[in-house]
Amino acid sequence: MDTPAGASLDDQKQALRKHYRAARKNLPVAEREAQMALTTGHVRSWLDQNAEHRAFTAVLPFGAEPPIMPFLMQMHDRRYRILVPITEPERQLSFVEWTPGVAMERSSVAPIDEPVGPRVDFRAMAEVDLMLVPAQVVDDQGGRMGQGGGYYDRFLEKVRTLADPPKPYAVVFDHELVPAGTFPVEDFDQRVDGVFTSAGLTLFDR
Ligand SMILES: Nc1nc2c(c(=O)[nH]1)N(C=O)[C@@H](CNc1ccc(C(=O)N[C@@H](CCC(=O)O)C(=O)O)cc1)CN2
Ligand SMILES: Nc1ncnc2c1ncn2[C@@H]1O[C@H](COP(=O)(O)OP(=O)(O)OP(=O)(O)O)[C@@H](O)[C@H]1O
Repeated sequence: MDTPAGASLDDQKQALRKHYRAARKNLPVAEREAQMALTTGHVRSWLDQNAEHRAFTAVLPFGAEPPIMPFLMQMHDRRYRILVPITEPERQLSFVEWTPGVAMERSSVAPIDEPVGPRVDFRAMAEVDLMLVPAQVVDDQGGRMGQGGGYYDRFLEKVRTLADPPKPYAVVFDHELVPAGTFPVEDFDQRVDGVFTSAGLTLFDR
């Protein structure tokens, strides 16, 4: 993608976010759903083979984000515990358990609705098998660009202080796994250890 020479990193990232957001919107809904049926099949296999706690984190998709609600419903029926993020002041995240039909409430800090319920912080990740992390785009060294809040960067930094932290794996559409160098990765950007696409799980050596 072309970015103007001399643009600041923030400007470059904003232009790239715009580009990838538009690309998502241009993917027909049937294509988004077809990719995610395959992609979440790989997530389900991974969890069924590796989950000790039968618990994972995910996001409730908005806009053109990967449509994973059917997967979340299925995993809930299969008695997995599913934690989803709550946006807190100062770009911090807490997590709350999601169940189908749980009451939703507008976040105090972001224009999104989030489940109501008891909140836990990063320490609760000690009892989670996998963190499914949202991303707009991921590179083949685990570099990740999100929506720009820095929420997951701050959160993952803290999770990594735990004794035996669960791994963060991104879930993206196929065209969103790109070569390193496609977008800037800064020091504070937390890398993911793998990414699920319709082709399966790609792991990054780190
Ligand atoms: N589904 C989901 N939940 C998530 C995240 C995410 O990336 N995806 N986040 C990851 O860190 C945190 C929230 N991040 C947010 C980032 C931007 C906006 C926001 O201002 N959105 C605008 C425009 C976005 C759009 O609709 O396309 C808006 O809603 O008006 C809200 C929340 C926690 N929850
Ligand atoms: N660990 C951190 N501590 C303090 N500030 C941070 C930290 N990580 C990121 N930031 C700040 O957050 C801002 C947004 O970061 P970035 O553009 O990488 O977000 P993102 O990873 O795309 O978003 P998200 O994690 O919410 O999906 C940056 O301006 C950065 O300075």
